[in-house]
Amino acid sequence: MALEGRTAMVTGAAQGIGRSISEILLKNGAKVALLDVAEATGTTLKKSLDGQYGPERTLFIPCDVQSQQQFKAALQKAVETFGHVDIFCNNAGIANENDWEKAVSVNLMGVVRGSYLALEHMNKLSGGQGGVIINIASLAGLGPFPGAPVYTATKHGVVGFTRSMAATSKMSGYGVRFNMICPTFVQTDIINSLTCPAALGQFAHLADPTRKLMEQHGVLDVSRVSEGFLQLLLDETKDGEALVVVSKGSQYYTFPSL
Ligand SMILES: NC(=O)C1=CN([C@@H]2O[C@H](COP(=O)(O)OP(=O)(O)OC[C@H]3O[C@@H](n4cnc5c(N)ncnc54)[C@H](O)[C@@H]3O)[C@@H](O)[C@H]2O)C=CC1
Ligand SMILES: CCCCCC(=O)/C=C/C=C\C=C\C=C\[C@@H](O)[C@@H](O)CCCC(=O)O
Repeated sequence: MALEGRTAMVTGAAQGIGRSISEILLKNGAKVALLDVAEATGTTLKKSLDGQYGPERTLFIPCDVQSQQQFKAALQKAVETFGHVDIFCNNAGIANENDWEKAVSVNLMGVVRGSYLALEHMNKLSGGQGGVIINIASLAGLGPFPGAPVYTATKHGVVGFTRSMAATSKMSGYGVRFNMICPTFVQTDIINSLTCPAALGQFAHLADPTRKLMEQHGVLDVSRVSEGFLQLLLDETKDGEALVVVSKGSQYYTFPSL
């Protein structure tokens, strides 16, 4: 199978898009380290995956991506268990305009933290075997999302960081590729939160226009994102690219040249 012998680490793997990405990686032969702050949900998922793929194919590690100590220990445990990690997906994310500092801490700082930990492990200049890092941004990383300015800022940050890391890695000879996925609305808990005050905080009065944006864009099944993830992962020519996944299909985004 396409990913036989490969090992992946996925954050926010316990549910939603992260679970779907983890499952498509397993279906294609990879081993997967599942990281999530939701310990009970992650443990339940691990039991289910053990029944489908056997206990040796996955490892669940409770981990808050806001914690350098937890994240570093999780990667160390995955390497000790599987020998190496050559695919890293920074997927964990929240929508919370009330506690916007937490949104920055999880969505942007967590992605930087995971990318740097993965790079430290994969970097060919320091004994690593190389690899690929795929960050989950959003269509809100490419344009405005009214009612969620900080969420939008975090996703714009993920886009800029990922593109810059791809260029930095290529120029430095690290042997690590950086790419990203920019999905539109996907049927997961995060969009259910759109109707709750925390997600939009002081902009909760924009809940209706947000729902209208959702109707306009359509809501995808998680499988559309994980299929796009696999397409991007298997194309070794892609570096610094953003795969946009929307109702009408998926396509690589053309960034405006300055
Ligand atoms: N659902 C959607 O419409 C879209 C989602 N995205 C992004 O996709 C990613 C996944 O989100 P969904 O699956 O939709 O949401 P979700 O809420 O279903 O799943 C998010 C997962 O991340 C975990 N998580 C949250 N904070 C964490 C932390 N500090 N440390 C470790 N794990 C943590 C949660 O426990 C959960 O399992 C997020 O980055 C989100 O911004 C992007 C575009 C569209
Ligand atoms: C705050 C909750 C977010 C829920 C999860 C999420 O990330 C959903 C995003 C869905 C759609 C975002 C649409 C944004 C559209 C506009 O920014 C549009 O202008 C994008 C245009 C991109 C381009 O230049 O073609």
